Amino acid sequence: MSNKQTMSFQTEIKQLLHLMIHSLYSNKEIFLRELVSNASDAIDKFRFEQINKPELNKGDELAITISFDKDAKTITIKDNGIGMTYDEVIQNIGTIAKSGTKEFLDKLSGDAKKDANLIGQFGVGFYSAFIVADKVTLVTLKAGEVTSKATEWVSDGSGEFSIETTDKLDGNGTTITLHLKEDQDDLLSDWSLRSIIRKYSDHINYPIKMQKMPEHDKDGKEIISTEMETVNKANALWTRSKNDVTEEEYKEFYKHVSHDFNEPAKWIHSRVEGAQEYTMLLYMPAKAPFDLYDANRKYGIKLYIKRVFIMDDAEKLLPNYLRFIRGVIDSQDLPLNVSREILQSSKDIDAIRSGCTKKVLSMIEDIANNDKDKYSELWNEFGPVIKEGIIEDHTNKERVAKLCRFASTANDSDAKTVSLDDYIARMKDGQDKIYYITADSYNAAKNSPHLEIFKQKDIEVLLLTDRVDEWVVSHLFDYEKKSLVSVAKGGLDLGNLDDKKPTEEEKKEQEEKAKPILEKIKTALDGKVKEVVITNRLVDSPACLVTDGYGMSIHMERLLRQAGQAVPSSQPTLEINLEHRLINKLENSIDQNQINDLSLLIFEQAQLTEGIQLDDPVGFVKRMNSFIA
Ligand SMILES: Nc1ncnc2c1ncn2[C@@H]1O[C@H](COP(=O)(O)OP(=O)(O)OP(=O)(O)O)[C@@H](O)[C@H]1O
Repeated sequence: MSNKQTMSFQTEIKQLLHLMIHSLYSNKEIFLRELVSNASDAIDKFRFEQINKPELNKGDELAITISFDKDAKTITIKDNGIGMTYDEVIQNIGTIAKSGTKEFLDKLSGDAKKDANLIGQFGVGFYSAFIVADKVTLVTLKAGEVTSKATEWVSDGSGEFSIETTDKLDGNGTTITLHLKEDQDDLLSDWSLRSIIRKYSDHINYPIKMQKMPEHDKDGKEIISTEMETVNKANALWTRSKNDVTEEEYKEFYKHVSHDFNEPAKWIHSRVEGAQEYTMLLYMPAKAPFDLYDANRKYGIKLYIKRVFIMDDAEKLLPNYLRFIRGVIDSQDLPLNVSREILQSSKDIDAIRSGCTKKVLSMIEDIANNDKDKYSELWNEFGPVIKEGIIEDHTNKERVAKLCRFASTANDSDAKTVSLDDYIARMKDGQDKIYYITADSYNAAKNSPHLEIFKQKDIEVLLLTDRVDEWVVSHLFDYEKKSLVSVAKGGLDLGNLDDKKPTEEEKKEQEEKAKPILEKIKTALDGKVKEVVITNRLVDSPACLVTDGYGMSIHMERLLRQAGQAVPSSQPTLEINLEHRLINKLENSIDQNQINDLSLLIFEQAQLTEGIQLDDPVGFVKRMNSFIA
């Protein structure tokens, strides 16, 4: 009795397949790279499995075999790796488990070139077979299973697949047969397959075997050989000396380890000797993966021990803020039976992590110092993640701070290009602080009333608009002995920069004089503000809100609330500009209703410029209209 079942692809896969076939067509030969990459991963996993189950090792050479049949118009890719069970085939080859898939698909534009890039970031893997094939058969047997428990999966890529249990007599592993589309005959030759393998898969650790090319005898007759030969270099690329690896090989290896179609921005390849001996080959990608901020995203480095693959996504080998780095670490000293749990609390791993972190930071510094344009692009992709290092990595905090780039009032654009060193180099005579403002957007920051006095005095202010910035500045009190000061905090003191700074006596006098108006407003805003004080920071605006120097900033409070955290509601201080016409109007008014309305209006305006949602927007509009009328 046949146990054949027909199933439907997940909707997302149908969509993805359709788009992929169209947008990657001009790059069709990558199908082989993807399938060979999967085969190599499967052999890696099988070799790892043998560590604990030596009985799985039957002494066969671990290899990938590629063959073709001109008459049947097929190409076959065979590996003797880990294989898959029936359920695993359904899970791996019928669904996309990645979170964010839908959002990703929504981003696609229909423009083949742009989409090809995005699809590349997403990773197409197995499905790329359908770029060249109109039918794909996959037969697989999981290592350790009896030969009658193999699974056959067949699909034409249009939306359904069939799956059934079958026999596979040649042992564990996966055999994939591509039935090529009509116009793909050019792939059916020794020459073209060999050249694709050499181009994309030369670095694969395992031999990729093909039947020997036919030879010709002295009469020119073709002698077909049944012998196999290895067509790739077949050694672990990272174990080779740097001088023996070409730039192209490094780039192709990156695509294999990262599942990214784009070229890497830079890499470091280095052998470390000392207490821990290991080799690292780590890459800085050029583009952020689409799920960089997804909390469920798997990240990390491939860990090998003495060239045996141990695990993917070993997240302990680098700190979280370098989670976009891809590559391989191959240790000489760790025990082969190392597990994720052991990695958690291993001194040896700590040593490797700290060594690799330093090297990666040097690599990023190198780009920052020597290629400003490239760094600017990378900062746009990864900046908010790198900044987390200031919070996470106490040891390298200064180095990470040096790498940060911000928008600034010194430029007329939202480009994040100003470093703290640039800022310090431009500081005014007598300036000893680094001033910044945090806000939700560049425009909100740039136009904030808190900046008025700084604009007037031509003092540069850094405009911090990434969500993580509030946390960053709460961990970075100073840089190069200059303290970082928010211009939105209470008690702003411009120190030597304030040429019109009143003496203590003048200040007292001013405060005494302002007492009635301050009282008036305070009473009108009872319960809404902690205090009402005069300020010299405003030029064009009547008032602004500030929090205590050591308290949480208003922006931070809002971010925490947005993140669903309970934040004790603190009352801000309202700072007022005595020179402003609205304040003068208040001073002169004796109509209590008008005093109440105008005070509230000034308070609400200050809230709006902070990006705060008003309690009573309708009331605000009414008050506003009545004043305009
Ligand atoms: N030759 C194979 N042997 C064993 N398992 C395989 C093989 N090919 C694919 N798989 C399984 O199917 C899964 C999906 O493969 P696919 O190529 O679609 O994606 P991927 O390699 O995980 O990632 P990406 O989509 O980024 O390339 C793999 O993760 C693996 O578990």
